[in-house]
Formats: sequence, structure tokens, C-alpha cells
Amino acid sequence: MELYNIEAEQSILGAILIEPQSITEGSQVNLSASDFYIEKHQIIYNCMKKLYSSNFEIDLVILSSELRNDNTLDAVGGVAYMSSLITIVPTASNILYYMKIVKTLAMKRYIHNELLQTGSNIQSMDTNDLINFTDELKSMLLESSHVEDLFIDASTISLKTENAGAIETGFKNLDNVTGGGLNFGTLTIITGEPGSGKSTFLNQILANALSLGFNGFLYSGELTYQMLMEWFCKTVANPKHLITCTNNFGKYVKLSDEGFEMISNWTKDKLFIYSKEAKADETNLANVIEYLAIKKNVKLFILDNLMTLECSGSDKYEKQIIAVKALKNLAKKYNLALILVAHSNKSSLLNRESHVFEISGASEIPNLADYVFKTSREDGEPLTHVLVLKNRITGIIKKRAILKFDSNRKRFFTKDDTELNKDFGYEPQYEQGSFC
Ligand SMILES: Nc1ncnc2c1ncn2[C@@H]1O[C@H](COP(=O)(O)OP(=O)(O)OP(=O)(O)O)[C@@H](O)[C@H]1O
Repeated sequence: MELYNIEAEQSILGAILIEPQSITEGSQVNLSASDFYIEKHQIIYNCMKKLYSSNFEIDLVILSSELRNDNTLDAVGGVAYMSSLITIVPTASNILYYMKIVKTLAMKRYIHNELLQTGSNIQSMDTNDLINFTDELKSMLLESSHVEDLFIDASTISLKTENAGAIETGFKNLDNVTGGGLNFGTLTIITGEPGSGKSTFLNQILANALSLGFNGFLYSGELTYQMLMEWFCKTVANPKHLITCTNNFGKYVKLSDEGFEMISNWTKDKLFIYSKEAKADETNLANVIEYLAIKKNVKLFILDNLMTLECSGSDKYEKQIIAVKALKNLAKKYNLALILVAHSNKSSLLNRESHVFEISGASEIPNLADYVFKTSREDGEPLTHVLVLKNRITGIIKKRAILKFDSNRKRFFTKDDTELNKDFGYEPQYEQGSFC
């Protein structure tokens, strides 16, 4: 198939000669002279644009004289060729249609050339080169999108989409406050001092999501694969798979091999972990998130933590804003529940009321979040408080969930122990017993 359409190009130029004002339609598709395949059409369109932007009429006489001044009149086939353009179309009313054809073909030619060139260099390219190449193509495709693709008619929006809803955290009081759990399409930021229980809390939310049938993804910038799985499995394990052992330092509880195997099998095709080898920049993360959302139906994404992301940007703050904006856009685009851990800044240590700007880093970050939770720990007590600092969904803020902590099971639980006794369902037909 030919990647050009001479008649469409001629129709655009003819339409402009009939109705000069119609040249403005070109801005709808971002049409430029280089989008024309035929060189003489590029010259004519360029000259038309120049005349229009200088408030000159665009007719045969003025156009010819301008081209003559530029010494390009002969190159475009003279006055005779331009007169023939007027006879190609009866009116200018379909100019946008022709412009879209020309624009789309120009984009296809560009992609075709790039593919040919990459094809000949592919042997010397590594995975990162290929990712950069596909990114360039993607951004080029996005830039060439038509203006009509950039907005929708409000009446076409349905509230009954399959993506409406939320992922319950498993902590009832928090689910009540947040509107049934973390709503799809939202970005949650969890902040708090080191060691206050952020990762523990997230592990439990992740386990709950999996038990509800939502697939999950975890990026940890700090833990090894083994630590991560050991911790997650311990949180999920039922009492019969936790064994009390003794060493020189006293008693401790570990997960049995059988328990690990069962939980590990349960996570198959449900839980995905970011590769330790991959750079955690906005491009890689966005690719992974898009892939897992589309191919593996992952709905809950946890990124622990902002400080360890290696995004582009000239300074620390710009890097963070780029990362958080990218995450926010992905959450909206794919209707995901996305959670980002961000440490607290020094102002949180001052003895004053908690607020969203305690999040360490750029001050724009809390503005991008839909929910902000802050964890804090009571001195000497196995208790973690989760305070809701921002809540775009229901608007309820300053509510606090007080969670007790069971170090053997690595679980938080509320008053009635529901969360402690919860069976996440990795063993079919298991009945929860008591654990001493
Ligand atoms: N309320 C609590 N009481 C006692 N121990 C807790 C409590 N919360 C968490 N822990 C334990 O403290 C340690 C640190 O917890 P966790 O990693 O969840 O905190 P964090 O806020 O994510 O820390 P960091 O910011 O350093 O990553 C873990 O061993 C966890 O089991």
C-alpha cells in the first residue's frame, strides 16, 4: 500500500484557494508542510501559511507572485499547476477530512522509516534502546492525535462502568471513611516516620486485595525479594503455618515451608514484584504498570517508596513531581488504585497538628494525591495510628484508625480482632483456629 495520497494533498491546496479561511482547520490536526509527500505541495502549503499569517489574501495572483519572489514558482509547476488545483474540489467543506488523511499518512511514513532504520541497527541495540525507541514512537503518536480525540462529550460518560468501585483495605473504619476502600482511579500517598508501620500496613492491604480477587503489584526500593516474600507470607499465613522456634536470643515465630509453598502458589499470576535489576524511573514503571494493568488485570499498585525512584528531571523535586504525575495519570487512565509511600519531612517532628505538607519532597505532591494517610506509632506500645489527612472522595478527614500490632503474625488489627483472625484464603476450606 502506498503511504501517500496525492488527490488528498491536492484537495487541501485546492480548498484553500477556494476558501482561504479553511486553512485554519489545519490546526485541528497539527498539519505542517512536511506532512505533504509531494515536495511541490510542501512548498505551496508553506507559502499559503506564510501569506495567511501575514494577513494576506490567498489567491492565485498573490500566491504566484510570492512563489516567484522565492524563486520556487517553476518548481511547483507554475501558475498552470495551481489553477488545476482549484478544479479538483468543488468546495472547501471537506478540507478537514483530507487533512486527516494527509496527517495520518505522514505519521505512517515516519513510523515506517523509523522501523526500517531500527531494523537495520537492531543487532547493536540493547533493551533500553528499544524501549526508548518505542517511547519515541508512542509520544509521536500521541502528539499527532486529533483535537477531537482530546476531549469527550460529557453525556457519553456512564457511571456504571465495570471499573467503578474500590478495593477494600480490610480495616472497616478506614473503608467507611474512604468510600468503600481505595477507589479506582486514585493515587494514595502514605506518609509517616520511619518504622511507624507503613510497609506492614500496606502488606496487609495487599493481602486483602488478593483475597478479594484483585491482582497486585509491589515495588520495594529497600527490601530484597526474599525479605519481601517472607514478610508478605508471614502476614498472610494462618496459625497452623507459623512455627514457634527458639534461638540464643529467645523465642521467635517463623513460617513453615508448607505455608510458604501454599502462599507462594496462591500468589501465582496474582502478585507481581518489580525487578531488582530494572531502573525504577518513570518510563520503566509506566511501562510495567500499563502492561500489568492491561495484560494481567492488576488493579492495586504499591510503590514503596518515592525516595528510591530514579526519575528524570533536573533536581530532586522535579524528579519527584515527574514521578507522581506519571503515577497519577496511570491511575486515572486505567482505573487503578495506586499507593505511593513517601517519608515525612522534619516538620512532622515538631509538636503541631499533622498536615499534608509533612510529606517529604516537593510541595505539589500532596495536591496530586486523592488520599493521604499518615502513620505514627505510640511510644512503647505496639500501636500504630493511621490518620486520614486528605480524602478527595468522601471529604472526611482527620479520622484516625487505631491499630494494634501482633509481631508474630505481622498484622495490624482493630478492637474485635477481626483482622487478626482473617483467613486470606490461600488454603481452600481452612478454618481459622486460635494461635498461641
Ligand atoms: N505498631 C507497631 N508496634 C510494634 N512494631 C511495629 C509496629 N508497626 C510496625 N512494627 C514493626 O516495625 C518494623 C518497621 O515497620 P515498617 O517497615 O512497617 O515501618 P515503615 O513505616 O514502613 O518504616 P520505613 O519508613 O523505615 O520503611 C517492622 O519490623 C514491623 O514489624
